[in-house]
Amino acid sequence: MSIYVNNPHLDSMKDDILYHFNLGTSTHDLPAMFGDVKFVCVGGSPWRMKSFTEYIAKELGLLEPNAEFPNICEGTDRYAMYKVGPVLSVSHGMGIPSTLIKLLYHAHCTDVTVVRIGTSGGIGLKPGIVVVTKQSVDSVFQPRLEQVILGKPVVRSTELDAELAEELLQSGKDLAEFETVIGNTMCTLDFYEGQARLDGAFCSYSEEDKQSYLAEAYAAGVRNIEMESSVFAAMCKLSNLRAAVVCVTLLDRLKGDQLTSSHDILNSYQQRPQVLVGHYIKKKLNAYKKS
Ligand SMILES: O=P(O)(O)O[C@H]1O[C@H](CO)[C@@H](O)[C@H]1O
Ligand SMILES: O=c1cc[nH]c(=O)[nH]1
Repeated sequence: MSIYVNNPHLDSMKDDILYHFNLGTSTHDLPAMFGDVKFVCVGGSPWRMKSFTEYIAKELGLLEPNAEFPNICEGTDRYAMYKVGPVLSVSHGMGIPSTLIKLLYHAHCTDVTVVRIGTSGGIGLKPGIVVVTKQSVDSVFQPRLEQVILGKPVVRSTELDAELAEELLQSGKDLAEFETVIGNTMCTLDFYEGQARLDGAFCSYSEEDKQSYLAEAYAAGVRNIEMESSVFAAMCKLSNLRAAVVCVTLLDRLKGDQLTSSHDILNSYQQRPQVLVGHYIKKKLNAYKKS
């Protein structure tokens, strides 16, 4: 399946400068650089995405002795991007660039699967549990993203690929290295009040209010909270991209708001979605080879 972009203005542009990546259609041969990409993994932290690149290279037998993975977006400090074989690994900070969709489109990529490998706050889950997102929901638990375009609200669906979510859940179960569950993910605009925290610069509600909101979320099937899944899901759906969200929980929000685990523990939790998605990619690529 091809990447779908819906913008008549693109056809009349001689060059497209993908400013945030420091790449462009006239300065770079995007089909040669990225045309073979089949899996795109995105996540907030540049360190995580570099470590995923090294991990997946090893898993796929593509790790050459003394291999270095240069940051393809080296000319800008906004994103880090690494490529190994058919896997592209991109950090997005907080928020997701739709530029990534244009990059895949300009590179003529086909049959691409995109997975966000992130961190989140869990609801009623032990820290370290990995959640595969069933539906990305907003702060009133609806599977939608409201975006303001030309001053008017436009609502977009945040539906994800159900089959892919089940396959990823199965990968987690096959691995049996940590617990993996499927559930709804609430996506917020803010880490503090947006996620019912009591430790932000501002807070206008009580502990009871917080607990009752999180209980409502849990009753609506929400098992974790993060900040990118809805825009990620909406953009992938609009572009015909098979997409999934796999996030580890760093804490149980019913028990607190501060991330009190040590750096080492948090880093080891962050690796779990990488291991799960790495296992899935390896399984898929082996199946392609056999067919
Ligand atoms: O770990 P990442 O992928 O950045 O995801 C989560 O962590 C950040 C907040 O700490 C937000 O971006 C949230 O979505
Ligand atoms: O509580 C958390 C932890 C990680 N990311 C979030 O968005 N929230």
